[in-house]
Amino acid sequence: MDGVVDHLADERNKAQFDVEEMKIVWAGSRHVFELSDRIARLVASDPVFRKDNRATLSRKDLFKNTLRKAAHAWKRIIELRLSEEEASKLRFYVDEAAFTDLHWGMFVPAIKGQATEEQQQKWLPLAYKMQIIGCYAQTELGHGSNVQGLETTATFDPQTDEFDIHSPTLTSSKWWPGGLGKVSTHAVVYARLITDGQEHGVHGFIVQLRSLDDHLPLPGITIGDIGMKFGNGAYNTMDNGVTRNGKCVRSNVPRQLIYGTMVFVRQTIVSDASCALSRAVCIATRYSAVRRQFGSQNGGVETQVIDYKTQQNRLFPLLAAAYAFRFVGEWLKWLYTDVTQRLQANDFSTLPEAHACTAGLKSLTTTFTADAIEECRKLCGGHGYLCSSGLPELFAVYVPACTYEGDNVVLLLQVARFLMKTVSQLGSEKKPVGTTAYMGRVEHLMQCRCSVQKAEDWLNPNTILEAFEARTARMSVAVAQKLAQFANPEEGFLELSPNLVEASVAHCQLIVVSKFIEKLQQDIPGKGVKELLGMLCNIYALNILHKHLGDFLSTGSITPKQGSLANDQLRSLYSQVRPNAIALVDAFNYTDHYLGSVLGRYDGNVYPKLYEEAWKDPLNDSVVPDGYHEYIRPLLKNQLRNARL
Ligand SMILES: CCCCCCCCCCCCCCCCCCCCCCC/C=C/C(=O)SCCNC(=O)CCNC(=O)[C@H](O)C(C)(C)COP(=O)(O)OP(=O)(O)OC[C@H]1O[C@@H](n2cnc3c(N)ncnc32)[C@H](O)[C@@H]1OP(=O)(O)O
Ligand SMILES: Cc1cc2nc3c(=O)[nH]c(=O)nc-3n(C[C@H](O)[C@H](O)[C@H](O)COP(=O)(O)OP(=O)(O)OC[C@H]3O[C@@H](n4cnc5c(N)ncnc54)[C@H](O)[C@@H]3O)c2cc1C
Repeated sequence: MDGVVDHLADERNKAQFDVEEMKIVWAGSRHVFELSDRIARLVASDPVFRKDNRATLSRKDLFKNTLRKAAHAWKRIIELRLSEEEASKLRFYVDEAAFTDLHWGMFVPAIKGQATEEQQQKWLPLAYKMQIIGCYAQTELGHGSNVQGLETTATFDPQTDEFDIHSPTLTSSKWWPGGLGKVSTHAVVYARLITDGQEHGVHGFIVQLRSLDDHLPLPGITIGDIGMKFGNGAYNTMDNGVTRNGKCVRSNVPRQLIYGTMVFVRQTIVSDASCALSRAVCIATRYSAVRRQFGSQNGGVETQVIDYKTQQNRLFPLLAAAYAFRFVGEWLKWLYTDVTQRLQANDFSTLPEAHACTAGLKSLTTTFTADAIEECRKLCGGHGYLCSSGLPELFAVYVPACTYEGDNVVLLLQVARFLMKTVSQLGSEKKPVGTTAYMGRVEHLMQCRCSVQKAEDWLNPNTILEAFEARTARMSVAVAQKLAQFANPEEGFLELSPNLVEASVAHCQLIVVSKFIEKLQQDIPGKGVKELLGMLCNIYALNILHKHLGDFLSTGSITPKQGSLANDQLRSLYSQVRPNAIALVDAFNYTDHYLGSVLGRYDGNVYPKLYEEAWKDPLNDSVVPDGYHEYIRPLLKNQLRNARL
C-alpha cells in the first residue's frame, strides 16, 4: 500500500483482534499461510495470469488463453520446482477452470484409488509428467445421477484379452466430462462390465482417446465440445466433452471403491466452498464500508451501508458461514484421510459415514455458497451487476457446483438413507458413532427442554448444540416413524423424500455447528481471535435457528419466546462484529488479483477505478458505435422526414 491512500484505514483501525493471527487460523497453519502468500504474489505479478479480460473474449480466444495459462503454469511449476502443495496453490490463485483440474483432481485420483499396482505403475508416471492428459468420463447424455443406469458397456473378449468399450445409443454418449471435448488424450471411462455374457455392474476403464502424435481421435471415437455454458467467460474456459466409443482397450478391472473418487472430490468441494464464499463476502463487506446512502445530517457524511442493520443481517451470517465452512472443511479432510488409511487396511467400517458426510456437506455448503454469492451481488446494489465487481463471473463459475459431483438433492437423499439406517439400528447392539453419536442419546433428546430464559443464554455452546441435536433427532425419528407405516419402504422413501431431505439438512447443519464449536475448544493464540471466532460461531448457529425456526418450533426443541430471544442475541452479535468486519475479511489475505473486483479492492478506492474500468470496455473503443451508419442514422433521418411531413 506504499504511496496509496487507504480508504478503509479507519475501518482497519477499529479491529479489536490480532488480524495477523487470524490469517494463520484461516490458512490452517503458519506454514500454509506463508506458502499461500508467496504463491499468491507470484501469480499476481505474472502478466500471463491476467484475467480481467475474460468477460469480453470470444469462446475460442478464451479457451486458447486458458491453454496458454495452463502451459505457462506447468512451465513455472517445473522451473521453480514447486512441490505438490505449492502447485495446487498456484492453480488456486490462477483462478481459471481448466482441463488440468480434471487431470489432477479426478483422473489421477481415480487411478490412485481404483487401479491395481501394475496399472498405477504404468499410468501414474505418465500422468504426473503430463505426458498424457486425462479426464473422468462417467456421466452420459441419458444418465448422470443414476450411475447404475449408465449404458456404455465394456465387454471382455478372451480371444484378444481386451475390453470392447461401446456406446450403443445416443443417450450412452459420454456427455459433460471436463477436458474431454478438446484436450484429454486419455479418460477413465465408466462402463458396465460384461464377461461371458454376464453383467457385473459399473467399473472404470482407462481408455486412450486421442493420438499422442497428432491429437486426432483414435479410430471409432467421435469427440467434441458440448457448447457454451452459463455466463460469459466463467466456466467456458473449460472444454466439456461428448464422446462415443467403439474402441478396444486393455485393462484390468478394479473391483472395489468405484465411488471413491467422488468421495475425494466432494471433500475438496467443501473446502472450496469456503474460498468462493469468503471471496464474495470480502467484496461485499469492503464495498458496504465504502458505499454511503442516506442519513446525512446538517450536510455531514451519509451513512455507510454496512451500518444498516438489514445489511448486517444479510451479510454477517455469510461472513460467519465462510469461517464455519473453513473449519468443517478442515475436519472433513481429516475424516477423508482417516477413511483412506482404513480402506488401505481393508477396514470398510467408516466408509458409509464418510460417504454421508462428504455427500451431505458438499450439498449443504455449495447450495449455501451459490445463494450467498448472489446475495453478495445484491448487497452491492447496482454495481454488483457489473462484471468488474467480480461477482457475476464468480456466481457463474460457482453455481454448477450444486450439480456436478452429485446433484445436491440426490446427495441429501443419500444422507437420508444413512440417517434412517442409523435410526432403525437404535436400541440394537450397533451404537451410533462419529457424527451420529448424538443419536445414542435419542431418549433424552426426544424430551429435553431448552433452558434459555434470556438472550445471553444463547451464548452457551452446549445450549446451542442441544437445540440442534434435539431438532435433528426429532425430525429423523418422526420421518422414520412415517416410513414404518409403508408396506413397501422404497415407496415410502419416495413419498416422504421432501421430509427426508429436510432431516438431512438439519443433520448437516448440526455437523457444521458442532465442528465450529470443537474448533473453539482448541488453543487459539492472538489477542481477541478466539473471541471473534466465538461470535461468528454464534452468528452462524443462531442465524440457522432463525431461518429454520419452523423446524425448531414444530419439533418442540425451543419455544417461540426462545426463538425471539435468539434473534435479539443475533442483533447484539452483529453490533459486536461490526467494528471488526473489514479486518475479518482482510484475514482471508486475498490479493486484488485473486479477488478480481473493483468493489472489493483492498484500498477501497472504488469510484475512480469503476470509472477507469468502464472506459476499457471494447464498446468504448470508438465514440460513435459500429452500426450507427446502418441502423441508427437511417432511423433518425426517417423520423426527421416524418416530423416534417
Ligand atoms: C489455467 C490454470 C492451469 C493451472 C495448471 C496447474 C497445474 C497444477 C495442478 C495442481 C493441482 C490442481 C488440483 C485441482 C483440484 C480440482 C478439484 C476437482 C474439480 C472438480 C470439478 C468438477 C468436475 C465434475 C465432475 C463430475 O461431476 S463427475 C460425475 C459425478 N457424478 C455423480 O456424483 C453422480 C451422483 N450419483 C451417485 O453418487 C450415485 O450413483 C448415487 C449414490 C446417488 C446412486 O445411488 P444408488 O441408489 O444407485 O445406490 P448405489 O447402488 O449406487 O449404492 C449402493 C451403496 O453404495 C453406497 N454409496 C453410494 N455412493 C457412495 C460413495 N460415493 N462412496 C461410498 N459409498 C457409496 C450407498 O450408500 C449404498 O450403500 P448401502 O447399500 O450400504 O446403503
Ligand atoms: C460444469 C459441469 C461439469 C461436469 N463435469 C463432469 C465430469 O468431469 N465428468 C462427469 O462424468 N460428469 C460431469 N458432470 C456431470 C454431473 O456430474 C451431472 O450433471 C450430475 O451428476 C447431475 O446429474 P444429471 O445431470 O443427470 O442430473 P439429473 O439426475 O437428471 O437431475 C435433474 C433433476 O432431477 C432430480 N433428481 C434426479 N434423481 C432424483 C431422485 N432419485 N430423487 C429426486 N430427485 C431426483 C435432481 O434433483 C434434479 O433436480 C459435470 C456437470 C457440470 C454441470
